[in-house]
Amino acid sequence: MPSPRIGVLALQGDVVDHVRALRALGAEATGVRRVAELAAVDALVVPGGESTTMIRLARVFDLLGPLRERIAEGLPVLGTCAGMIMLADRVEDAAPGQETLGGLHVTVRRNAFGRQVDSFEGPLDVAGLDSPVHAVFIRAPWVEAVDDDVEVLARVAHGPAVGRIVAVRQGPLMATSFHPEVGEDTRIHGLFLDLVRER
Ligand SMILES: NC(=O)CC[C@H](N)C(=O)O
Repeated sequence: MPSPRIGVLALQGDVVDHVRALRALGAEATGVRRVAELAAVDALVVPGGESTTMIRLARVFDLLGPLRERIAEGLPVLGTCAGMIMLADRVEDAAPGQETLGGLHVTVRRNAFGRQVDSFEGPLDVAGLDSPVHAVFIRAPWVEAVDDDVEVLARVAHGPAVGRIVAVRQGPLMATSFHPEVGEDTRIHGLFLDLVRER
């Protein structure tokens, strides 16, 4: 099978490192900023950044409707940090009027980890990987609640947020609270590419 074409939503946020990680795994990866670019990809990454800015720019670039349509049609999407918020159907502590793309049947809490530990990193066990990833959390959301069709891939194992859900999958949608594009470990992107190839 030819290597899948993966778009990285390039409105705002950590685009370059996702492109690098995907290319390191042999995927074709490009930034997506226009409707025609979205139409040309087999899957999409919605990066970390700032969800309020990203959703506003999606509207400005006339991408909001097309993104929602492709998600509804089953486009595989990996959302990381702000990208997880973008995919969530429900958001706690959203900015006033903040919309999302939706599709992922979860409630996320924005900036959930609170001031004391708003950014931190450490080892995290993720379902499907045989050793922990080094997970980097930057003013991250967590998943507050999931519907029955959502598989939990990772929970915080230590500290004040112990037990909190930080990675999920629902069919073609996958989301992490942390930033898998930071560092050299490309296994989360690898899991996503496996999911894309399954489809
Ligand atoms: N690193 C991130 O993506 C942070 C997400 C950001 N706190 C938001 O609400 O969108």
